[in-house]
Amino acid sequence: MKHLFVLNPSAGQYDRSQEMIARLADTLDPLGVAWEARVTDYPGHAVELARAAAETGESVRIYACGGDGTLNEVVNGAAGYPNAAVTQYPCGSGNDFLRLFGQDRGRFYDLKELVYGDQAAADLMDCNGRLSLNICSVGFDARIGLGMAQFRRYPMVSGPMAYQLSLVKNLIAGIARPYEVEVDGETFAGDFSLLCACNGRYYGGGFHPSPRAVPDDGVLEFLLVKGVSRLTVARLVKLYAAGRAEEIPELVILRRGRSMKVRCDRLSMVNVDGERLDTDELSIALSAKKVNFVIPRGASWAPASGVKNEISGEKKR
Ligand SMILES: Nc1ncnc2c1ncn2[C@@H]1O[C@H](COP(=O)(O)OP(=O)(O)OP(=O)(O)O)[C@@H](O)[C@H]1O
Repeated sequence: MKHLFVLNPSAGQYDRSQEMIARLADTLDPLGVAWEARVTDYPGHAVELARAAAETGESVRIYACGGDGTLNEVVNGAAGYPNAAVTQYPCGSGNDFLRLFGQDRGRFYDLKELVYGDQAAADLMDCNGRLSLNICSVGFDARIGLGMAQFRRYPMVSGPMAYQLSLVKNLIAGIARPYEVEVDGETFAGDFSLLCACNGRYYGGGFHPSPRAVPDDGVLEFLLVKGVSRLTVARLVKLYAAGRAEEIPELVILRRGRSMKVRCDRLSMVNVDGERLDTDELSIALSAKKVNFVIPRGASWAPASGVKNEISGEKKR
């Protein structure tokens, strides 16, 4: 089996690609593992590198050495190829997808755990043609998270400061916007703060919209968060971030399903695994394609025991 490490020099705080390559040699050469490292040259390059490796038909493991964006790119390149599997050797800022492994998340930092790990087939979401492994959202959260990039360009502005500036800007601009939404044929219209589709459970630096989503159960979790005032937003964010959205049914509509369509009144930022898409018409659906994902032996992406796998009061379909 081949092992391809795709290194994103712009992930995380600084370029660690040379340091990583030295670590790969130190760890993998003594084990006799056949490995190759490629440093990406531009956004989107990891998709091309992963696809080229998968298209050879050889058995290959592709390691996203970066954050959620790099993982999303290798997933987009390798999805649908039974001979290819992907995983993340985390060196991004958030590395949010891996949070669903709980305590075992730390094992992804150990190369041997990945090289000798098991594989599981993960579901994917098709978001206007781009695949997502983790979470897609449109609305207030996406505008804050993706809007940070604008502030990070300024000298002396750190990540947390960019977040605060983006938060303030979006609070002033307004939280809710009108959307027309359809979840598996059920329609909703009105002002919403955000609309979120979950295959994974964490995003945005640890926000936990869905405690129930499992990436291989053939179903997606949707959260439709109604429009709230600036006074209510702090309470909403606190519960939403902590996986407790179900406690505020007057504000959050929860559904399990296979597709969500969203019509916006203007061009809107959509968050696809932390990457940006701009559209006024969004279609999210469970993809026919899956991707093999490498997991350290014995680790699991299932929710901790005690989390019910159904939404209270949900109509049975
Ligand atoms: N060579 C490159 N030059 C500039 N940007 C790149 C390059 N290679 C990849 N990228 C882009 O870097 C961006 C950030 O990558 P990534 O999301 O992996 O890191 P991060 O933002 O630090 O981590 P996280 O998303 O987990 O917080 C992605 O949008 C990706 O497309």
